[in-house]
Amino acid sequence: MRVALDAARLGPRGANPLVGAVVVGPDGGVLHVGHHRGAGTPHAEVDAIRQAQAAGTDLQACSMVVTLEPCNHTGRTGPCAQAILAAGIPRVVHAARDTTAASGGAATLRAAGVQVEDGLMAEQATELNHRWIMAQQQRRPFVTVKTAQTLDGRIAAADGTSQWITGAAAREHAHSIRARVEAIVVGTGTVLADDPRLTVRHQAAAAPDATAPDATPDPPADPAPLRVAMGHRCVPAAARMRGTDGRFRHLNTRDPRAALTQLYDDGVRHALVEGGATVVGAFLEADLADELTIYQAPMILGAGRSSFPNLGIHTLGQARRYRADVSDGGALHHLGDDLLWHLEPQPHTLTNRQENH
Ligand SMILES: NC(=O)C1=CN([C@@H]2O[C@H](COP(=O)(O)OP(=O)(O)OC[C@H]3O[C@@H](n4cnc5c(N)ncnc54)[C@H](OP(=O)(O)O)[C@@H]3O)[C@@H](O)[C@H]2O)C=CC1
Ligand SMILES: Nc1c(N[C@@H]2O[C@H](COP(=O)(O)O)[C@@H](O)[C@H]2O)[nH]c(=O)[nH]c1=O
Repeated sequence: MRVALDAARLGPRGANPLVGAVVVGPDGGVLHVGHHRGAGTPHAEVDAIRQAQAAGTDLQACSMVVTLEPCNHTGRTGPCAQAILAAGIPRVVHAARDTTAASGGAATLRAAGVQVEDGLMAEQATELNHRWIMAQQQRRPFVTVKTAQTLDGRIAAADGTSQWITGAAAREHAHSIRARVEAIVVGTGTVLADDPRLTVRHQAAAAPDATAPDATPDPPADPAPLRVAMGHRCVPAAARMRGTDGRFRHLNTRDPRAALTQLYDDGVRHALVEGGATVVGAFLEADLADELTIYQAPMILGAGRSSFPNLGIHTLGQARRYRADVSDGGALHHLGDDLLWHLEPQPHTLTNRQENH
């Protein structure tokens, strides 16, 4: 299960949980290791089964160890319980139980005569996806927040100019994040200041994922992510984000939770909040930022828009604390001259903050 958990951490966060799966041979040895690479790609079990089949492994003599109860439903991919049955695997050990609409895989497998054991390292598996589970329970999209900032934490100069703070490699990476999501959210302030396009203009967007030979590529650009403006002011008729494909939305609200509810009702399960500072601050304040991608350029502005304003923090004890996000390549990446910090909230940030008030 430790191997499966390590494999799960290789995947990206988003609409789906991180999941790893291992095919274990009759002698208990690890034969094949699979993981999920994000919404629309094969689940971890299917990834591991395909590897085993390609290698000619006799799956009827093997067990499968997986970090989450195999799913029982057809979403963008088929049910893993059926894939396991079709492969003839006689024994499954899973960690966490699936509490979503996809649950029931263990019962399906047991009913078909598969030996199923659950609960092994369930606490670690649940912790790995704790923000995703929270989003599911709250019936809202998983939220990735992105900012591009200077060394002194500015996302725009004093005159409001901000294009570009980060260099080409960081911006290319930011497009790869856009390619994963179903909605890109900005405030009306950013709409009026930047007239952003909010389209996916990522080299790999149109091409299969070369790092995942067994995976059906995520179809990120079809449909394109919704381009969402949040706030009371009107979005100009000529705004570039309106586009012509019907993927523009104006959410006439300043309430991040209400915005997420509307997006969820629109089918969005992973949203990227790109700014500006006011809107990002509102998502952080409401504890609705599940994953942070902070691009930092070696540049100082000295004045201008702070990345995270209005958080009501007056003393160190009230600080919002984050930790390295172990998924998707880990916490720190060099992108040209820039750095990417990939972070997640400390599990009990909100509780600590409330205790300090
Ligand atoms: N470097 C970067 O990564 C980025 C930089 N930028 C820069 O940031 C600047 C814009 O930032 P900012 O002015 O903060 O604009 P925002 O994009 O955050 O929009 C703020 C506006 O959104 C509305 N709004 C929505 N939700 C809330 C809320 N919870 N609380 C208050 N108002 C809300 C309000 O307008 P209304 O009256 O309509 O309700 C508010 O004035 C620009 O200079 C832009 O270039 C922007 C994005 C990314
Ligand atoms: N300034 C800044 C960013 N700004 C973000 O990109 C938006 C413009 O999107 P588009 O019109 O689609 O290219 C802008 O409104 C803001 O949300 N992003 C970055 O990666 N680096 C940067 O330095």
